[in-house]
Amino acid sequence: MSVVDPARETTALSRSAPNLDAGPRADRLAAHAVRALIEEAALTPKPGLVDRRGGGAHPDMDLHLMERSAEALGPAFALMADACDSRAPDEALRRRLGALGRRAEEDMLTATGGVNTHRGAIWALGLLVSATAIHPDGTPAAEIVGTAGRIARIPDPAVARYAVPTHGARALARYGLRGARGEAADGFPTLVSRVLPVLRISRAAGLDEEHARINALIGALAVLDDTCLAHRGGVAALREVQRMAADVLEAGGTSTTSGYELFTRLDDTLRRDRLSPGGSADLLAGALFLERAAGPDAIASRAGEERGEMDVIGDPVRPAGPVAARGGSGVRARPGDASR
Ligand SMILES: CC(C)(COP(=O)(O)OP(=O)(O)OC[C@H]1O[C@@H](n2cnc3c(N)ncnc32)[C@H](O)[C@@H]1O)[C@@H](O)C(=O)NCCC(=O)NCCS
Ligand SMILES: Nc1ncnc2c1ncn2[C@@H]1O[C@H](COP(=O)(O)OP(=O)(O)OP(=O)(O)O)[C@@H](O)[C@H]1O
Repeated sequence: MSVVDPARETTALSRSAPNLDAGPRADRLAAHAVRALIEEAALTPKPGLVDRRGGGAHPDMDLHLMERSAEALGPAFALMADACDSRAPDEALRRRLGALGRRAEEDMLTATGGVNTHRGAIWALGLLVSATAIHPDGTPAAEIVGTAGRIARIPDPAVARYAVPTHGARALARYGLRGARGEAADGFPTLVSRVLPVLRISRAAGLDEEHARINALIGALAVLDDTCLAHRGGVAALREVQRMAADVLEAGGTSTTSGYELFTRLDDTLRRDRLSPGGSADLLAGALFLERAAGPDAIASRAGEERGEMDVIGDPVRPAGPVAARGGSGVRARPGDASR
């Protein structure tokens, strides 16, 4: 039995480009999710990831492809939000979201000619869009991630039928890493306790938005058991990358001279070894989505500061290196980076 309502699907698919500030709530949430994905992809420089400089550790990707992929996901996100509108999470809803998630993966593969640009992002953003739609506007982010976790913990009966050995399944079997499923099932602890606090602390310290976002990405990298990294480099590479990211934060983040040097080393290592921290990128996009969709007042949790994340940023206000050396939109990479 199909869990997708064809009438609603046709309506959503024929929608014009969603508007961020007007129109049905499902469309607005979808538009915020797409925008968060595009902003994450465009943020530069990011270690190992697709950014304005190129594909990073992904020779088959570039920014244009990421943008096309993100745009292609809008209709599926809107359908997820429609499906969740003020509903309590139950097995029927989980099954429908699973079908929409797989359908989004197909839309992504069609848009990219078969490249996995956003599989993990569909999972994270799909759950966050869905959970946001369940609650009224202004619901605190902590409650939204809790609901997202509840949805993620409901087994999808259809999954076994579609099961193929994914990178995540192998990382679980080989190394016991719970990956994207674990992060979601636990209510996105890395997003709530690392990414959002590092964003907030960096901004409060006077950093521009690009520095704040790159610091937040590094904050996730330092702790996340990212199966994207483990699948390419094994658990030793994952731990080494986490350590290098923690060193960047301990040096005051990417806006200090020593922090930027350590960041450059991390960036070089990830490119050289073809390692990509895709899970951290997904969580940064998830945080950008929540900030917009839930609204700044709803990001009320100060859990990060209470747990001492303030310390890991150290003294992030000293402008240094090319990351800090510009105003306007987007962080410019070091001259010559594009050809590396
Ligand atoms: C759960 C998913 C991600 C598959 O899990 P699995 O671990 O097998 O995935 P796979 O290794 O192929 O991809 C994982 C991706 O998640 C990201 N990721 C990796 N580790 C982590 C982590 N610790 N935390 C967050 N994200 C992570 C990376 O981008 C990585 O590429 C998902 O694709 C899925 O089950 N889709 C089915 C459709 C569905 O149920 N959707 C729900 C509606 S939103
Ligand atoms: N800016 C980004 N650059 C690269 N990956 C990103 C970016 N943002 C998010 N991601 C996430 O990283 C994941 C890339 O996954 P992964 O590297 O495992 O791809 P793959 O092509 O399946 O792997 P492989 O090429 O090793 O077989 C995507 O699913 C996506 O969710």
